[in-house]
Amino acid sequence: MSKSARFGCLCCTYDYETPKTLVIQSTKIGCMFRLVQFVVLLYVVGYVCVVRKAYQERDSVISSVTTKVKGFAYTNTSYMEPRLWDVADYVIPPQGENSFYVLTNVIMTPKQTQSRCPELPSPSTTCVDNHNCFEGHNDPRGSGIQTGLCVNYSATVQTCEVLSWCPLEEHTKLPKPALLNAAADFTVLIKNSITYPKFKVNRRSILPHINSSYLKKCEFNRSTDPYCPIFRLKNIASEAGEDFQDMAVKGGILGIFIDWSCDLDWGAHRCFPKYSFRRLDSKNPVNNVAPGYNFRFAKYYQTPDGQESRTLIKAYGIRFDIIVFGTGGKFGIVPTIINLGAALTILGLAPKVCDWILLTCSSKKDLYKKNKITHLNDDDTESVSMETTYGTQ
Ligand SMILES: Nc1ncnc2c1ncn2[C@@H]1O[C@H](COP(=O)(O)OP(=O)(O)OP(=O)(O)O)[C@@H](O)[C@H]1O
Repeated sequence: MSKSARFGCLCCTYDYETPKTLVIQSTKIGCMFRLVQFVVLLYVVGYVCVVRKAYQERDSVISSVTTKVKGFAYTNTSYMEPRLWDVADYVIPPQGENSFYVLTNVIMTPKQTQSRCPELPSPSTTCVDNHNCFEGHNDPRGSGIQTGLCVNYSATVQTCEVLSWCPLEEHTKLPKPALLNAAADFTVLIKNSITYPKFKVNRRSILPHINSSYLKKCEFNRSTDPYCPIFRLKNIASEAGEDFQDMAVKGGILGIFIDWSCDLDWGAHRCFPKYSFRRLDSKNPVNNVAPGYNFRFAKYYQTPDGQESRTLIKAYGIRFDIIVFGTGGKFGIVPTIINLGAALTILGLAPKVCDWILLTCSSKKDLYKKNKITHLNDDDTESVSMETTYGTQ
Protein backbone atom coordinates (compact mmCIF):
# COMPACT_ATOMS: atom_id res chain seq x y z
CA MET A 1 0.00 0.00 0.00
CA SER A 2 1.39 3.47 -0.93
CA LYS A 3 2.26 5.95 1.80
CA SER A 4 -0.49 8.42 0.77
CA ALA A 5 -3.16 5.70 0.60
CA ARG A 6 -2.17 4.46 4.06
CA PHE A 7 -2.30 8.04 5.33
CA GLY A 8 -5.74 8.61 3.72
CA CYS A 9 -7.11 5.47 5.30
CA LEU A 10 -5.69 6.47 8.67
CA CYS A 11 -7.38 9.86 8.29
CA CYS A 12 -10.79 8.18 7.65
CA THR A 13 -10.38 6.08 10.74
CA TYR A 14 -9.80 9.13 12.96
CA ASP A 15 -12.36 11.43 11.23
CA TYR A 16 -15.40 12.45 13.19
CA GLU A 17 -18.59 13.10 11.25
CA THR A 18 -21.34 15.24 12.72
CA PRO A 19 -24.52 16.34 10.91
CA LYS A 20 -25.02 20.05 10.39
CA THR A 21 -28.28 21.78 9.66
CA LEU A 22 -28.62 23.20 6.18
CA VAL A 23 -31.78 25.18 5.59
CA ILE A 24 -32.70 25.30 1.90
CA GLN A 25 -35.35 27.88 1.23
CA SER A 26 -36.88 26.32 -1.87
CA THR A 27 -40.58 25.66 -2.39
CA LYS A 28 -39.82 22.78 -4.74
CA ILE A 29 -37.57 20.97 -2.30
CA GLY A 30 -39.85 21.77 0.66
CA CYS A 31 -42.84 20.29 -1.19
CA MET A 32 -40.85 17.19 -2.10
CA PHE A 33 -39.88 16.69 1.56
CA ARG A 34 -43.49 17.07 2.76
CA LEU A 35 -44.65 14.69 0.02
CA VAL A 36 -42.18 12.01 1.13
CA GLN A 37 -43.28 12.54 4.76
CA PHE A 38 -46.93 12.29 3.67
CA VAL A 39 -46.34 9.02 1.79
CA VAL A 40 -44.55 7.53 4.81
CA LEU A 41 -47.36 8.69 7.13
CA LEU A 42 -49.98 7.28 4.76
CA TYR A 43 -48.19 3.91 4.82
CA VAL A 44 -47.86 3.92 8.62
CA VAL A 45 -51.40 5.08 9.40
CA GLY A 46 -53.31 3.60 6.44
CA TYR A 47 -51.59 0.28 5.87
CA VAL A 48 -49.79 -0.57 9.11
CA CYS A 49 -52.45 0.70 11.53
CA VAL A 50 -55.80 0.53 9.69
CA VAL A 51 -55.34 -2.37 7.25
CA ARG A 52 -52.83 -4.61 9.06
CA LYS A 53 -53.83 -3.51 12.58
CA ALA A 54 -50.22 -4.01 13.61
CA TYR A 55 -50.93 -2.57 17.06
CA GLN A 56 -52.92 -5.72 17.93
CA GLU A 57 -51.93 -8.99 19.55
CA ARG A 58 -53.21 -11.98 17.58
CA ASP A 59 -54.58 -15.43 18.32
CA SER A 60 -55.68 -18.28 16.02
CA VAL A 61 -59.13 -19.79 16.23
CA ILE A 62 -59.75 -23.17 17.86
CA SER A 63 -62.94 -24.75 16.62
CA SER A 64 -65.29 -27.71 16.84
CA VAL A 65 -68.03 -28.58 14.37
CA THR A 66 -71.10 -30.81 14.43
CA THR A 67 -73.69 -31.12 11.69
CA LYS A 68 -77.22 -32.41 11.29
CA VAL A 69 -78.82 -33.00 7.89
CA LYS A 70 -82.57 -33.18 7.39
CA GLY A 71 -84.83 -33.99 4.45
CA PHE A 72 -86.62 -36.81 2.65
CA ALA A 73 -86.41 -38.27 -0.82
CA TYR A 74 -88.79 -40.66 -2.54
CA THR A 75 -87.53 -42.82 -5.40
CA ASN A 76 -89.60 -44.91 -7.77
CA THR A 77 -87.54 -46.16 -10.68
CA SER A 78 -87.43 -49.23 -12.90
CA TYR A 79 -84.16 -50.52 -11.34
CA MET A 80 -85.28 -50.28 -7.72
CA GLU A 81 -88.43 -50.78 -5.72
CA PRO A 82 -90.26 -47.61 -4.58
CA ARG A 83 -88.43 -46.33 -1.56
CA LEU A 84 -88.40 -43.45 0.90
CA TRP A 85 -84.98 -42.21 1.96
CA ASP A 86 -84.42 -40.40 5.24
CA VAL A 87 -81.32 -39.05 6.92
CA ALA A 88 -80.26 -42.45 8.33
CA ASP A 89 -80.19 -43.83 4.76
CA TYR A 90 -78.27 -41.13 2.94
CA VAL A 91 -75.81 -39.61 5.47
CA ILE A 92 -72.79 -41.94 5.61
CA PRO A 93 -71.35 -42.29 8.21
CA PRO A 94 -73.92 -40.71 10.56
CA GLN A 95 -71.11 -38.69 12.21
CA GLY A 96 -68.12 -37.17 10.46
CA GLU A 97 -65.19 -35.06 11.62
CA ASN A 98 -65.61 -31.56 10.22
CA SER A 99 -67.45 -33.06 7.25
CA PHE A 100 -70.63 -34.83 6.26
CA TYR A 101 -71.46 -36.96 3.26
CA VAL A 102 -74.79 -37.04 1.46
CA LEU A 103 -75.56 -39.95 -0.84
CA THR A 104 -76.99 -38.74 -4.16
CA ASN A 105 -76.74 -41.66 -6.57
CA VAL A 106 -76.42 -45.46 -6.18
CA ILE A 107 -75.85 -48.72 -8.00
CA MET A 108 -77.40 -51.41 -5.81
CA THR A 109 -76.73 -55.15 -6.03
CA PRO A 110 -79.17 -56.91 -3.69
CA LYS A 111 -79.25 -60.49 -2.38
CA GLN A 112 -75.54 -61.26 -2.62
CA THR A 113 -74.29 -64.43 -0.95
CA GLN A 114 -70.85 -66.03 -0.72
CA SER A 115 -70.77 -68.46 -3.66
CA ARG A 116 -69.27 -69.14 -7.10
CA CYS A 117 -70.28 -67.35 -10.27
CA PRO A 118 -68.87 -66.48 -13.72
CA GLU A 119 -66.70 -63.31 -13.89
CA LEU A 120 -67.99 -60.31 -15.80
CA PRO A 121 -66.72 -60.55 -19.40
CA SER A 122 -63.52 -58.67 -20.27
CA PRO A 123 -60.45 -59.53 -22.40
CA SER A 124 -58.68 -60.93 -19.30
CA THR A 125 -61.64 -63.00 -17.99
CA THR A 126 -63.14 -64.59 -21.11
CA CYS A 127 -62.01 -68.19 -21.69
CA VAL A 128 -62.38 -71.13 -24.04
CA ASP A 129 -61.64 -73.93 -21.58
CA ASN A 130 -60.27 -74.51 -18.07
CA HIS A 131 -56.68 -74.02 -19.29
CA ASN A 132 -57.36 -70.28 -19.59
CA CYS A 133 -58.29 -69.97 -15.90
CA PHE A 134 -55.94 -70.35 -12.94
CA GLU A 135 -57.10 -71.56 -9.54
CA GLY A 136 -56.32 -68.98 -6.84
CA HIS A 137 -55.63 -66.18 -9.35
CA ASN A 138 -56.51 -62.92 -7.67
CA ASP A 139 -56.83 -59.78 -9.79
CA PRO A 140 -57.58 -56.61 -7.79
CA ARG A 141 -59.47 -55.29 -10.79
CA GLY A 142 -61.58 -58.46 -10.98
CA SER A 143 -64.55 -59.56 -8.88
CA GLY A 144 -63.13 -62.41 -6.80
CA ILE A 145 -60.66 -65.31 -6.66
CA GLN A 146 -60.64 -67.66 -9.65
CA THR A 147 -61.58 -71.33 -9.09
CA GLY A 148 -59.77 -72.53 -12.23
CA LEU A 149 -62.99 -73.40 -14.10
CA CYS A 150 -64.25 -71.87 -17.34
CA VAL A 151 -68.07 -71.56 -17.19
CA ASN A 152 -70.91 -70.07 -19.24
CA TYR A 153 -71.57 -66.41 -18.56
CA SER A 154 -74.27 -66.30 -21.25
CA ALA A 155 -75.35 -68.46 -24.16
CA THR A 156 -72.46 -67.14 -26.26
CA VAL A 157 -69.77 -66.02 -23.76
CA GLN A 158 -67.66 -68.09 -21.36
CA THR A 159 -65.69 -66.56 -18.48
CA CYS A 160 -63.54 -67.81 -15.61
CA GLU A 161 -65.50 -68.77 -12.50
CA VAL A 162 -64.75 -66.81 -9.31
CA LEU A 163 -65.37 -67.31 -5.63
CA SER A 164 -67.09 -64.08 -4.60
CA TRP A 165 -70.24 -62.35 -3.35
CA CYS A 166 -72.67 -63.42 -6.09
CA PRO A 167 -74.48 -62.19 -8.12
CA LEU A 168 -71.69 -59.77 -9.09
CA GLU A 169 -72.23 -56.06 -9.39
CA GLU A 170 -73.04 -55.30 -13.02
CA HIS A 171 -71.33 -52.40 -14.78
CA THR A 172 -74.70 -50.80 -15.31
CA LYS A 173 -75.19 -47.25 -16.47
CA LEU A 174 -75.28 -44.72 -13.69
CA PRO A 175 -78.77 -43.25 -13.12
CA LYS A 176 -79.01 -39.79 -14.69
CA PRO A 177 -80.53 -37.60 -13.33
CA ALA A 178 -79.22 -38.82 -9.97
CA LEU A 179 -81.47 -41.16 -8.00
CA LEU A 180 -81.58 -38.83 -5.00
CA ASN A 181 -81.66 -35.53 -6.82
CA ALA A 182 -84.20 -34.48 -4.19
CA ALA A 183 -81.12 -34.10 -1.94
CA ALA A 184 -80.83 -30.60 -3.41
CA ASP A 185 -83.55 -29.54 -0.98
CA PHE A 186 -82.06 -31.19 2.11
CA THR A 187 -80.91 -28.78 4.78
CA VAL A 188 -77.96 -28.95 7.15
CA LEU A 189 -77.55 -27.32 10.53
CA ILE A 190 -73.91 -26.48 11.26
CA LYS A 191 -73.12 -26.03 14.93
CA ASN A 192 -69.68 -24.46 15.14
CA SER A 193 -68.14 -23.38 18.43
CA ILE A 194 -64.93 -21.39 18.41
CA THR A 195 -62.60 -19.97 20.98
CA TYR A 196 -59.73 -17.48 21.06
CA PRO A 197 -57.95 -18.82 24.18
CA LYS A 198 -55.57 -15.85 24.52
CA PHE A 199 -58.48 -13.40 24.80
CA LYS A 200 -60.87 -15.83 26.54
CA VAL A 201 -63.48 -15.27 23.83
CA ASN A 202 -66.01 -18.01 22.96
CA ARG A 203 -68.54 -17.78 20.12
CA ARG A 204 -71.00 -20.11 18.38
CA SER A 205 -72.45 -20.18 14.87
CA ILE A 206 -75.81 -20.12 16.67
CA LEU A 207 -75.41 -16.50 17.73
CA PRO A 208 -76.81 -15.24 21.06
CA HIS A 209 -79.71 -13.44 19.34
CA ILE A 210 -80.90 -16.67 17.63
CA ASN A 211 -83.75 -18.33 19.55
CA SER A 212 -85.26 -21.78 18.96
CA SER A 213 -88.32 -20.53 17.11
CA TYR A 214 -86.08 -18.56 14.69
CA LEU A 215 -83.84 -21.64 14.25
CA LYS A 216 -86.89 -23.76 13.37
CA LYS A 217 -87.73 -21.60 10.36
CA CYS A 218 -84.59 -19.76 9.25
CA GLU A 219 -82.39 -20.60 6.29
CA PHE A 220 -79.05 -19.08 5.29
CA ASN A 221 -79.36 -16.34 2.72
CA ARG A 222 -76.36 -14.10 2.08
CA SER A 223 -78.43 -10.92 1.89
CA THR A 224 -81.43 -11.54 4.16
CA ASP A 225 -80.21 -14.17 6.68
CA PRO A 226 -76.40 -14.21 6.66
CA TYR A 227 -76.08 -15.60 10.20
CA CYS A 228 -78.63 -18.44 10.06
CA PRO A 229 -76.58 -21.68 10.44
CA ILE A 230 -79.04 -23.79 8.41
CA PHE A 231 -78.06 -24.24 4.76
CA ARG A 232 -79.95 -25.71 1.82
CA LEU A 233 -77.61 -28.05 -0.09
CA LYS A 234 -78.47 -26.69 -3.53
CA ASN A 235 -77.71 -23.16 -2.33
CA ILE A 236 -74.29 -24.29 -1.09
CA ALA A 237 -73.59 -25.73 -4.55
CA SER A 238 -74.86 -22.67 -6.39
CA GLU A 239 -72.82 -20.31 -4.17
CA ALA A 240 -69.82 -22.48 -5.07
CA GLY A 241 -70.65 -21.93 -8.74
CA GLU A 242 -71.83 -25.52 -9.32
CA ASP A 243 -75.06 -27.14 -10.40
CA PHE A 244 -76.21 -29.53 -7.64
CA GLN A 245 -78.05 -31.86 -10.06
CA ASP A 246 -74.89 -32.18 -12.17
CA MET A 247 -72.68 -32.89 -9.18
CA ALA A 248 -75.20 -35.36 -7.75
CA VAL A 249 -74.72 -37.82 -10.63
CA LYS A 250 -71.05 -38.65 -10.01
CA GLY A 251 -70.47 -36.94 -6.67
CA GLY A 252 -67.82 -34.47 -5.58
CA ILE A 253 -66.52 -32.43 -2.69
CA LEU A 254 -67.77 -29.02 -1.62
CA GLY A 255 -66.05 -26.81 0.94
CA ILE A 256 -67.94 -24.72 3.46
CA PHE A 257 -65.55 -22.05 4.75
CA ILE A 258 -66.30 -20.29 8.01
CA ASP A 259 -64.17 -17.22 8.60
CA TRP A 260 -64.07 -16.02 12.20
CA SER A 261 -61.54 -13.20 11.70
CA CYS A 262 -62.53 -10.60 14.27
CA ASP A 263 -61.34 -7.26 15.60
CA LEU A 264 -61.96 -7.93 19.29
CA ASP A 265 -61.27 -4.28 20.22
CA TRP A 266 -64.93 -3.72 19.31
CA GLY A 267 -66.01 -6.46 21.73
CA ALA A 268 -66.65 -10.17 21.25
CA HIS A 269 -70.35 -9.49 20.61
CA ARG A 270 -69.39 -7.99 17.24
CA CYS A 271 -67.57 -11.14 16.15
CA PHE A 272 -69.65 -12.91 13.49
CA PRO A 273 -68.95 -15.87 11.17
CA LYS A 274 -68.59 -15.20 7.45
CA TYR A 275 -69.56 -18.10 5.21
CA SER A 276 -68.21 -18.88 1.76
CA PHE A 277 -68.39 -21.96 -0.46
CA ARG A 278 -66.13 -23.56 -3.05
CA ARG A 279 -65.83 -26.86 -4.91
CA LEU A 280 -62.75 -28.67 -3.61
CA ASP A 281 -62.32 -31.68 -5.94
CA SER A 282 -60.90 -30.54 -9.22
CA LYS A 283 -63.29 -30.51 -12.13
CA ASN A 284 -61.07 -30.50 -15.17
CA PRO A 285 -63.15 -30.05 -18.32
CA VAL A 286 -60.20 -31.06 -20.53
CA ASN A 287 -59.24 -34.32 -18.80
CA ASN A 288 -62.49 -35.70 -17.42
CA VAL A 289 -61.13 -39.15 -16.52
CA ALA A 290 -62.40 -40.61 -13.23
CA PRO A 291 -64.51 -37.64 -12.15
CA GLY A 292 -66.53 -37.37 -8.93
CA TYR A 293 -66.45 -39.34 -5.70
CA ASN A 294 -67.74 -42.85 -5.02
CA PHE A 295 -67.17 -45.82 -2.72
CA ARG A 296 -68.80 -49.14 -1.87
CA PHE A 297 -70.40 -50.42 1.30
CA ALA A 298 -72.82 -53.22 2.15
CA LYS A 299 -75.79 -53.85 4.41
CA TYR A 300 -75.75 -57.37 5.85
CA TYR A 301 -78.68 -59.54 6.92
CA GLN A 302 -79.61 -63.20 7.36
CA THR A 303 -82.11 -64.95 5.10
CA PRO A 304 -84.89 -67.01 6.78
CA ASP A 305 -82.81 -70.15 6.07
CA GLY A 306 -79.92 -68.68 8.09
CA GLN A 307 -77.63 -67.76 5.17
CA GLU A 308 -75.61 -64.56 5.41
CA SER A 309 -76.63 -62.14 2.65
CA ARG A 310 -75.95 -58.54 1.82
CA THR A 311 -76.97 -55.65 -0.40
CA LEU A 312 -73.92 -54.07 -2.03
CA ILE A 313 -74.20 -50.34 -2.58
CA LYS A 314 -71.89 -48.38 -4.85
CA ALA A 315 -72.50 -44.91 -3.49
CA TYR A 316 -71.99 -41.63 -5.32
CA GLY A 317 -72.44 -38.50 -3.28
CA ILE A 318 -71.25 -35.11 -2.21
CA ARG A 319 -68.91 -34.68 0.73
CA PHE A 320 -69.15 -31.33 2.45
CA ASP A 321 -65.92 -30.32 4.20
CA ILE A 322 -66.26 -27.59 6.82
CA ILE A 323 -63.12 -25.51 7.08
CA VAL A 324 -62.98 -23.06 9.98
CA PHE A 325 -60.28 -20.39 10.04
CA GLY A 326 -59.59 -16.89 11.30
CA THR A 327 -57.50 -14.83 13.66
CA GLY A 328 -58.65 -12.61 16.48
CA GLY A 329 -56.86 -9.35 17.19
CA LYS A 330 -56.91 -7.14 20.28
CA PHE A 331 -54.91 -4.03 21.23
CA GLY A 332 -51.58 -4.99 22.82
CA ILE A 333 -48.94 -2.66 24.28
CA VAL A 334 -45.94 -4.71 23.05
CA PRO A 335 -46.87 -4.78 19.31
CA THR A 336 -47.89 -1.11 19.60
CA ILE A 337 -44.45 -0.06 20.92
CA ILE A 338 -42.63 -2.24 18.37
CA ASN A 339 -44.63 -0.84 15.47
CA LEU A 340 -44.42 2.74 16.76
CA GLY A 341 -40.63 2.38 16.84
CA ALA A 342 -40.64 0.96 13.32
CA ALA A 343 -42.92 3.79 12.13
CA LEU A 344 -40.64 6.48 13.59
CA THR A 345 -37.62 4.83 12.00
CA ILE A 346 -39.34 4.83 8.62
CA LEU A 347 -40.35 8.48 9.16
CA GLY A 348 -36.65 9.26 9.77
CA LEU A 349 -35.97 8.02 6.25
CA ALA A 350 -37.77 11.02 4.70
CA PRO A 351 -34.80 13.47 5.05
CA LYS A 352 -32.41 10.75 3.83
CA VAL A 353 -34.50 10.24 0.68
CA CYS A 354 -34.62 14.03 0.08
CA ASP A 355 -30.85 14.34 0.68
CA TRP A 356 -30.18 11.62 -1.81
CA ILE A 357 -32.38 13.28 -4.44
CA LEU A 358 -30.75 16.69 -3.76
CA LEU A 359 -27.20 15.43 -3.95
CA THR A 360 -27.57 13.12 -6.95
CA CYS A 361 -30.49 14.21 -9.12
CA SER A 362 -30.99 17.96 -8.65
CA SER A 363 -29.57 20.54 -11.08
CA LYS A 364 -27.86 22.39 -8.19
CA LYS A 365 -26.35 19.26 -6.72
CA ASP A 366 -22.80 20.72 -6.70
CA LEU A 367 -23.90 23.76 -4.69
CA TYR A 368 -25.76 21.55 -2.22
CA LYS A 369 -22.82 19.17 -1.95
CA LYS A 370 -20.44 22.08 -1.22
CA ASN A 371 -22.64 23.39 1.57
CA LYS A 372 -23.76 20.04 2.88
CA ILE A 373 -20.33 18.51 3.38
CA THR A 374 -17.61 20.66 4.98
CA HIS A 375 -14.17 19.24 5.73
CA LEU A 376 -12.38 20.84 8.67
CA ASN A 377 -9.01 19.97 10.20
CA ASP A 378 -7.45 21.10 13.44
CA ASP A 379 -5.87 24.23 11.82
CA ASP A 380 -9.28 25.28 10.39
CA THR A 381 -10.74 24.80 13.84
CA GLU A 382 -8.07 27.13 15.37
CA SER A 383 -8.63 29.84 12.76
CA VAL A 384 -12.40 29.58 13.26
CA SER A 385 -12.00 29.85 17.05
CA MET A 386 -9.63 32.89 16.62
CA GLU A 387 -12.15 34.48 14.27
CA THR A 388 -14.82 33.95 16.91
CA THR A 389 -12.61 35.35 19.71
CA TYR A 390 -11.07 38.41 17.99
CA GLY A 391 -13.46 38.93 15.10
CA THR A 392 -12.26 39.55 11.52
CA GLN A 393 -10.40 42.78 10.86
N1 LIG B 1 -80.86 -29.82 9.02
C1 LIG B 1 -81.76 -29.07 9.66
N2 LIG B 1 -82.62 -28.31 8.98
C2 LIG B 1 -83.53 -27.56 9.60
N3 LIG B 1 -83.66 -27.49 10.93
C3 LIG B 1 -82.83 -28.22 11.66
C4 LIG B 1 -81.83 -29.04 11.07
N4 LIG B 1 -81.16 -29.66 12.05
C5 LIG B 1 -81.68 -29.23 13.21
N5 LIG B 1 -82.68 -28.39 12.98
C6 LIG B 1 -83.50 -27.72 13.97
O1 LIG B 1 -82.64 -26.94 14.79
C7 LIG B 1 -83.02 -27.05 16.13
C8 LIG B 1 -81.86 -27.48 16.97
O2 LIG B 1 -81.44 -28.76 16.54
P1 LIG B 1 -80.86 -29.82 17.59
O3 LIG B 1 -80.28 -30.93 16.79
O4 LIG B 1 -79.96 -29.11 18.50
O5 LIG B 1 -82.12 -30.24 18.42
P2 LIG B 1 -83.04 -31.54 18.39
O6 LIG B 1 -84.20 -31.25 19.24
O7 LIG B 1 -82.24 -32.74 18.71
O8 LIG B 1 -83.49 -31.58 16.86
P3 LIG B 1 -84.37 -32.68 16.12
O9 LIG B 1 -84.90 -33.63 17.13
O10 LIG B 1 -85.43 -31.90 15.39
O11 LIG B 1 -83.44 -33.33 15.17
C9 LIG B 1 -84.21 -27.98 16.17
O12 LIG B 1 -85.39 -27.19 16.16
C10 LIG B 1 -84.10 -28.75 14.90
O13 LIG B 1 -85.35 -29.18 14.44
